Amino acid sequence: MSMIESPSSQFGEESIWFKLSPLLKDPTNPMGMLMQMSERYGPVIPVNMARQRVVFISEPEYFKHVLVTKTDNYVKYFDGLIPIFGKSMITLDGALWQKIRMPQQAAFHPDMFAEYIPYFNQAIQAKLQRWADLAKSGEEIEMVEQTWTLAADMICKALFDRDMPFNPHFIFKCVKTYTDVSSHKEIRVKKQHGELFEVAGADTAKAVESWWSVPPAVMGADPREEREQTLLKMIEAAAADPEMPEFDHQQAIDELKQYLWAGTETTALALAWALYLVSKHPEAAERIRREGEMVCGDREPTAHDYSALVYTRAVIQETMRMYPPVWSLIRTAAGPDEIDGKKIEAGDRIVLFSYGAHHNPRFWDAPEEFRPERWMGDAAKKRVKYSYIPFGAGKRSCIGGAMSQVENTLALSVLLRRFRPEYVGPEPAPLNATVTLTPKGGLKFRIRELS
Ligand code: HEM
Repeated sequence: MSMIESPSSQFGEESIWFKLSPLLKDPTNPMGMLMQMSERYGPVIPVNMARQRVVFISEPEYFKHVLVTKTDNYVKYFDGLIPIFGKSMITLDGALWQKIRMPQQAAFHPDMFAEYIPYFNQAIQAKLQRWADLAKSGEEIEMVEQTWTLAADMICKALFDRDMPFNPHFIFKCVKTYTDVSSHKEIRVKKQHGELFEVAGADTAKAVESWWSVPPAVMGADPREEREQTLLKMIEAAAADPEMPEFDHQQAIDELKQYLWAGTETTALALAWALYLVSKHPEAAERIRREGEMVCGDREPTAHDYSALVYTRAVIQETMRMYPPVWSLIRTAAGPDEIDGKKIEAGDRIVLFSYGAHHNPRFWDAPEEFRPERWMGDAAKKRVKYSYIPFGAGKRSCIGGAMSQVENTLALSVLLRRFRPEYVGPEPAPLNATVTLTPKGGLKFRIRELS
């Protein structure tokens, strides 16, 4: 379990996501007010919010400034989420971040994807079976829960060589309870198991305890195939390496926490939003089916097929433009700076409003329209740099971004070949801007089996 070591001044502070909640209240589109603000007041807006200076940035060239050019002046911000991530690499900075990331990097090299694809396929097959039952019963389901359990299964099988040694539906609900930090009254510190920890109410504390039980269960479970080259093996080797005292057992536990959140929540949202969009655009669903039939015929997709699923991949990319699972990136300024003539002071919270750039008509024709073709052929090359950052940018960009596109492209292709998931919720699906961009109340679907 992680001990909090952040400066005590941060204890009891409200997290930035909670502070932003007055700006995210519009029930039809919580992104609306931030969109209007950036249109009216420009690309860099300093605002004093409850004793905290927050700077909203919505211009791609300033994304580059913060994430690439002056990245060392803008440190990661994770207050309120430490129970979910521990002190894993996603939360760290500087030399320690580099040391922790290095031994894990190889697991995400594109050369590894061909090895992972059979395991992704196995997880997709399990989901197909589940959906066949759901199609028979005709019951209403919540799609993010469906795609979360699929993403968790894929990660456990491909990266950890495990079958999920936990109930993914229960753990999904636990994590949801906690990561909706915008509904937290206040993140405060409590003693649990004799150690200090950030908690936000009794139910969330319980949810966190269940969450903490997952990494040890994964480590302790029997391997499926005793594979040599898995991410879990790399993490265990780093933890056992006397040359790397920083990478101890607790670090290994926290790295697993990180993957089981960062690799599931985001991937699941992207796939669920893609299914929502294709349910509203049956012609896109048909085109995905035809492409899958042409590329794969009756066999399971391979790494080579993934490259050929051009339209299906474009649907995933377009989905992440319209519904970026991580709708903003947060940093804290370590020292003074100036952006667009505005002074930045040490301690300022910087909100890089990716959703704003993804929906800005200066960078996209008809940004509110679902047009996967933008991602095909030469069209994609004309994009303004840093106007599309679903995986962040610079050295702290997502380690699993490319892998998630493989997972979601294959899943979308295979699931749609057999089923017609029908969105049955309110139109348009209401948004909830938590740490991620989630559908408020979930995405209700019925699964129909194609004849
Ligand atoms: C659609 C899927 C995904 C999206 C949209 C996404 C998004 C992101 C973003 C925006 C960041 C950067 C955050 C920042 O700069 O503050 C990030 C970092 C990260 N992501 Fe992802 N991610 C996805 C899938 C995955 C997967 C599949 C994994 C691993 C299994 C993963 C693991 C990580 C890790 C470990 C980091 C931290 C990297 C570092 O700081 O060095 N993500 N992700």
